[in-house]
Amino acid sequence: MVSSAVTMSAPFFLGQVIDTIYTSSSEDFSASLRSLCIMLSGVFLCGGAANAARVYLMQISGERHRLLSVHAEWVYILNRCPSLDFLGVITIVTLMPYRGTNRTFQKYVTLAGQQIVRNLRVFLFSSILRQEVGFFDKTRTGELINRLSADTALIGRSVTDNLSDGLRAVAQATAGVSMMFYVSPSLAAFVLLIVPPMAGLAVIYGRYLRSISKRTQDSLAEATQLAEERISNMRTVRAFGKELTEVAKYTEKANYVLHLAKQEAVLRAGFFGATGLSGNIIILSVLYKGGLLMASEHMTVGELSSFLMYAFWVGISIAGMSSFYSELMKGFGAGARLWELLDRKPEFPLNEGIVLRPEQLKGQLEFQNVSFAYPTRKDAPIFQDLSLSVPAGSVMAVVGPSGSGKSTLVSLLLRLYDPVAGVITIDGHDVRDLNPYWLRSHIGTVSQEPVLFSCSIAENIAYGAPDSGTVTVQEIHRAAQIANAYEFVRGFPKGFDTVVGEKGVLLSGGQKQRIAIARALLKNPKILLLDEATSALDAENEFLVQEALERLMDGRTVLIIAHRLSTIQNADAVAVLDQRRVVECGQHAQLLGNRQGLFRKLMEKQAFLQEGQKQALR
Ligand SMILES: Nc1ncnc2c1ncn2[C@@H]1O[C@H](COP(=O)(O)OP(=O)(O)OP(=O)(O)O)[C@@H](O)[C@H]1O
Repeated sequence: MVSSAVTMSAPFFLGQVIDTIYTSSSEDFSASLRSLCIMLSGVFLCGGAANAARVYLMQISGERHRLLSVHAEWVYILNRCPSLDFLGVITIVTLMPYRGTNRTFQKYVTLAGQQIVRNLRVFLFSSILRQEVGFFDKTRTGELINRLSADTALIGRSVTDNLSDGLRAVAQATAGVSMMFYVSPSLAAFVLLIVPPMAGLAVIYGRYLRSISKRTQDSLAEATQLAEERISNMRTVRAFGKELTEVAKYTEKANYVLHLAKQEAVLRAGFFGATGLSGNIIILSVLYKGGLLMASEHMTVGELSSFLMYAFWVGISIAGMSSFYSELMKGFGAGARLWELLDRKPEFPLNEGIVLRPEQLKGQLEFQNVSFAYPTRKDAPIFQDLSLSVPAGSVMAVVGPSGSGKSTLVSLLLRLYDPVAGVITIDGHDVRDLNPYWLRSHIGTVSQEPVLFSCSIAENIAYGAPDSGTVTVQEIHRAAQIANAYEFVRGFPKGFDTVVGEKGVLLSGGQKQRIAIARALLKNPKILLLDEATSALDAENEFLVQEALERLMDGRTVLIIAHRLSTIQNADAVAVLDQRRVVECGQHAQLLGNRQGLFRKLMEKQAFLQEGQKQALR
């Protein structure tokens, strides 16, 4: 406000200087001129300082200004802002159009500039991580990454420098128009005839720009999605020799973004051309009409000069407002999807609202008449009326043809999805009534292809502990020893500090499995869900993994998707999945005795069946 006030006072004083030059007598001329110029220099100095402060404060609103007064309409928002500063309020006021589309946005605009971007990123990331697993089946990683980086950056641009420049332009235009009316009301009214058509043009322009910006961000997200998927699976791309095909696909996406950028350029060119032209028309009409007023002695030369300078400033401010408006519309466009994501409520909660955390857990698992279909394929049921009981402390091996739903059982127990009908209970409690954090803290998993994070081996093992920050080195080493991982880790030059690469690519399959077993050991869960590796490990590795698994299973309720005969033989019971339910369940020998049973047929087919076993079957 100070900066704009100074800028806008300049034409008035300069007009005074001109009138002084024209009208003063020679004695007092130089004295008046000197005092006017000194005063003007002081005013300009204040303006310069205010301008610098404006840019700095809008970027980093480190200073907290006490709010002096506020319009009643904002009271609701103000109550929700934990810490409120002057710039925060300006930001909220300017961004009020967002309000209609998204109420939660109010929370995020309490701080100016870069802090809004930081808040948006953090809230968006947290909202993404809260979503149910079914959401990630539908949404691709690349798109989410794009929302998190590109969309937030665009919104950031529209609310930082742009906001500050825009506010100044609005203040200057308002002050300029007021001063034009002060200097010459009739000339000002004449000039302002141009406003209604310009406002109409701006509305149409804003609408188109917003839609283009939304489409641009969507197609950018598609391009990022493609790039992310191909880069993270580079080995497959290389193995199939598809580098050029992938580049061509990416080029196609990038071309569409370029096409939209061209559309935007045409739109912007038209709008800015029109605003520039109308600015010049204003100046021309001021000269024409002002000249006539001067000739009829209704205006002095100083007044006309002041008016002309105000007209210039208003022209410049309108140009500034147009670009502010452009950026704001782009921000709205980019924001459309982002607000959706921020506001999305997960289908079932991550933690809040469910408080049941039983003190004692025995580990009795029960599926009662469970029916289930994945949310993305609702018409393809995986289970129908499936029932299965796993007594506490026992080992249940699950076998069945590929695609029969063995891994799905594990997902349901972890409550990654909810059954469509029926209930799953743990110690008699419906899993939907148990606090999800509590539930997952008592379940350990080791999957066929365990995923490790791209950090050190020690950090990957510590990830299993409820509070990975407090795990001691001894605990990590001990878990690694039980998991038969200690020796090979010590063999690496950097030992437990060895970084395993993205998804653990720098380790072999057997090594990854053993690290995952150590990670599960640190969690010390009551219930274990294991998916045995189907890929053949060499004899040495297989023995080590098997031994580690047996140690891990000791004293826990285990549901194991079994592929090895030894696992099946050692389990307390075997459940055979087929046709969307459990078709056989019992001890290994008992199931083998049923010559018509699916289990026996499966066993006969297994390539790993030992010769001795075949004889026993005969
Ligand atoms: N996230 C998902 N969304 C939709 N369908 C899925 C999803 N995951 C698995 N399916 C489908 O569910 C069915 C059961 O899959 P599941 O992975 O549970 O089988 P499985 O018995 O473990 O198979 P395998 O022995 O080959 O690993 C399959 O037809 C599969 O295509």
